[in-house]
Formats: sequence, C-alpha cells, structure tokens
Amino acid sequence: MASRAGFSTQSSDSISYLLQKEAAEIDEILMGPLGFSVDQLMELAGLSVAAAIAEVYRPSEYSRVLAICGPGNNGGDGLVAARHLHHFGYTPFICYPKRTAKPLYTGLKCLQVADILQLESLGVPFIPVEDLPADLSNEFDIVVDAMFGFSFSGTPRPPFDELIQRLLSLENHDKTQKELPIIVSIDIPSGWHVEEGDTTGEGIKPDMLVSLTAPKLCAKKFCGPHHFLGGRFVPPSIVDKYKLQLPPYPGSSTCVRIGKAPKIDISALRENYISPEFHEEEVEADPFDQVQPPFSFCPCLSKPHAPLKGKKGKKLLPGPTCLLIWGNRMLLFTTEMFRKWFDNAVAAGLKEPNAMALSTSGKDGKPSSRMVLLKGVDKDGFVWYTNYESRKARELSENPCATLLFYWDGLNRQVRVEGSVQKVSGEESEQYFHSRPRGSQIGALASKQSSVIAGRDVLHQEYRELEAKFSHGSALQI
Ligand SMILES: NC(=O)C1=CN([C@@H]2O[C@H](COP(=O)(O)OP(=O)(O)OC[C@H]3O[C@@H](n4cnc5c(N)ncnc54)[C@H](OP(=O)(O)O)[C@@H]3O)[C@@H](O)[C@H]2O)[C@@H](O)CC1
Ligand SMILES: [K+]
Repeated sequence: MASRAGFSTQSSDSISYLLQKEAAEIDEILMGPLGFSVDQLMELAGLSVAAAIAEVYRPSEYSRVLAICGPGNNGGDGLVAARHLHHFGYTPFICYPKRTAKPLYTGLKCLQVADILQLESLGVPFIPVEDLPADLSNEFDIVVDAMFGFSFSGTPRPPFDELIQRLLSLENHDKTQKELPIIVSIDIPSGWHVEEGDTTGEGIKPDMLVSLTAPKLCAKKFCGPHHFLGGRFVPPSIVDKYKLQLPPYPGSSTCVRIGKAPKIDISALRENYISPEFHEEEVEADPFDQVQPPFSFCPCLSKPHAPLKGKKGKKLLPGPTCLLIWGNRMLLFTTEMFRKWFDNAVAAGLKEPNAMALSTSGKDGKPSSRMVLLKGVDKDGFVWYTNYESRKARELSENPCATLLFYWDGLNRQVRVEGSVQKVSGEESEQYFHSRPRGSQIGALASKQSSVIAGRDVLHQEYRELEAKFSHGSALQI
C-alpha cells in the first residue's frame, strides 16, 4: 500500500493504482507546469500501445487490426497506435465515429486533423460505423478498444453503446469454432467504471490492457493474460507527489509488462514465417551453385550432394531461409556470403547477432551445445574464444570438429557452419584476452585457464578479493 493522508493512490503487489481524480490531476500537471503538449503525450502513449501489441501479437499471425476510437484523448491514442502498427507491418483499419465531436481546445482539433491526414496518407481505411460488419470475428485479428479512457463516466451513449455490444458479442461466440479477435484496451476497458471496474460483470473482457502513465484503480479487476504499462514520460516530481510505484522499463523499451506473463503451452508455439518466396524450380542441385544473390539456401539442402528430387512446380519450400557453410571448401566465397548476411542482421538491429550455438562432441560421441559469441570471421574461418579447460575445449581436443548455428529470428534466417576446428595463434589469443573488459578478464581467471600469461598477477589479486566476498566462490559471475 503506497497511500498517505490526503492521497488515495493505492497499490497492490507493489504497483500503484490511480483514482480518476488523480489521473485527471496528473494530466493537468503534465500539460501545465511540466510543459508537455497533448500531441507529445499522445504520441508517446500511442507508440507504447503499438509496442505492447507487437510484443505479444506478431503481425504474421495478427495482421488485421481494427482501432475503434472515441471522441477524447483515448481515441487519439488509438489513432497514433494504428499509425505505428502500420509501420510495424500490421494492416490497421479505423472506426472513428465522432472525429470532430468535441474540439476541447484548438490543439486537439488540429491534432485530430493531423492524425487523420497521416493515416490517410498511409492508405489506412476509415470505416464508417454503419459499414462496420456486425460480426467483427471474421474481419479482424485484433480490435483496439480506444473508445474511453479515464474521463469516462455513466453508461456509454450511442454509437459507443452498440460498438461495445459488438465487442461483447465476440466473447459469446462458440470459441471452439473459430479463432476470435484479440481485444486490446487502451488505459481503461471501455464501459468499465474508472475505479470500480466492470461493476455489472457484463462488460468487455479484454485480452490485453495497456495502462498509461500509471494503472487506474479499475485495472486491479483486469483478469486478462497481458497487462502492460506505457507512457514512459512520468517525471520524478509526479512520482514523488503521488508516491507512484511503477515497474522499471527495460532498456529502451516504451512499454513494460505488469505482473507475470501467462504460462505458455510450448506445443502451441508456432510462427508463420514470411520469407522471400523461394521455389523448388529455383533450387540448384549443388548448393554452392545456389549461393548467389539472393544467396538463399533451404534447410532441405542439408545433404549437399544429393540431387533434389520431386516435382518441379510452384511448391514453396518451408521454413526460414538457411545458409549452409561446411568444410574448408570454398571458404573464401562462403564466409563472404556469411559476412553479408551478418551485416544485414546487424543493420536490422537484432539482439546479439554474433551469438551462436556451438556444438561439439568428444570421443564418447555425445553431443553438447552452448551459446558462445563469434569474435571474428575471415577467409580462414570463424573465431570464438573459450578457456582450454572447459568441456567444449576438452571435446574439441578429442574430436576437432564442430558445428555453429546462428539464428536470426527477425530476418527468418539461420546459418549453419560445419567444419574442423583449430586453435588460433597464442598471439591472437593474448590480444583477445587484453581486449576484454576487466571484469571478464577476472572471470576468465576464475574459470582456471590453463596457460599463465604475464601481466595477470594484478588481476589474480583482484579475483582473490572478489572471491573472498562471495562465500560460494565456485559460480562467481561478474
Ligand atoms: N497522463 C495522461 O493524462 C495521458 C492521457 N492519455 C489518454 O487520455 C485519456 C483521457 O483522455 P480524455 O480526458 O480526453 O478522456 P477520454 O476518456 O478519452 O474521453 C472523454 C470523452 O468521452 C466522452 N464520454 C465520457 N463519458 C461518456 C459516456 N458515458 N458516453 C459517451 N461518451 C462519453 C466525453 O464526452 P463528454 O461526456 O465530455 O461530453 C469525452 O468526449 C487517457 O485515458 C489516456 O488514454 C494519453 O494520451 C497521454 C497521457
Ligand atoms: K479504452
């Protein structure tokens, strides 16, 4: 509980929840003394909604998004979110029944016009409410509920009463018959009391709620699987004044999950890969001939010299595109290809594109895999580092053959590298050791590298001090 006399901010599980009055006050402070403009806040809010959606529902499976936008700022958040979703690869549609209903102040009216213009320039269709299909279940994969936010009161008036009914009727469908659209509510599930929630028990039950700034009290009643917080702009003065306890945003993320992620049925996890088309008739019998721009290999070619059997036709080959590099044969050519793919992966902003699964096996033939980081690639091969007493090093000394696997999810690509392994020169190894951050150097010493290298005495001393701090010195991580 984070309340104090005079303030009614409440929290449960160390998150604060705001009353309607407090949400409105914060709104005024942000746009008054703190100097925010409404369009600035709405842009950040809408972006975080789009980011939360993209975190859970991939466009490859949930492409068609209907945003139902109300007359206030909640509706504005919906318009902004739809614009970002378009850029994220979704196909948004807008239903915006009261687009100029209430120009509260000139800024909002201008904003609505700007939002509409921007969406129209992207070719996002605006569907008049009378043209919206009565049954939304066939037409859309996601419905964004941006009808009402924290200024809602009473019972919904037309046409929103009927629109809310359409969302409700989705829940009454026979769920075994078809997959229903996901409902994502912005800030408040529309129709719910801002503080008391779904008082009748007959309101909408969204699958995702994206609270903005801080969750409102009704969010405590949200039972759906995905609760996120967005609106990463709350300054310390507001945090202090309202004693807000909010989860920290990870890295540069614009949204953060509140509460636990639901347990996933692993068997149900699947991804529809949308890769550039690659037809069977385009496949060469020898994969090396295939490695030409767009330098794509298919996993079915993992037996390199077996000529491809099967009908020539339009059949699309399944799975992500795969580049296979093996042996030393044509290494120069294939590592160049790898480099192009690697540069693409870096340019696409993928997390740790240099992370690769290294598989080895010793003389007992039992394979083992672990993730390591690629430290270099050139015409002589791929370079990574390990200490010589590790299991992988032992296995490689017994059987100097290994496979590397890079998986670049965002590009639907993987690269398999298969070949023999040899130690890099002592000089190269030494250079690498001294290029590492100090903490990693000490960590390497902790894992007992076999060769003693001049200049490590100081590090040994630092390591002993650290070891003394941790009573269970065996798994020291720095
Ligand atoms: N930190 C922040 O503050 C931020 C806030 N942001 C966003 O702003 C939202 C709050 O926006 P808001 O104040 O414009 O109110 P909102 O709820 O969208 O709609 C009010 C409209 O609904 C109408 N209406 C009300 N009751 C009704 C009923 N029963 N039936 C029918 N209509 C009804 C009402 O009409 P009126 O009753 O006044 O005639 C008015 O036109 C907030 O939830 C968040 O999403 C973010 O953008 C950025 C950061
Ligand atoms: K809403």
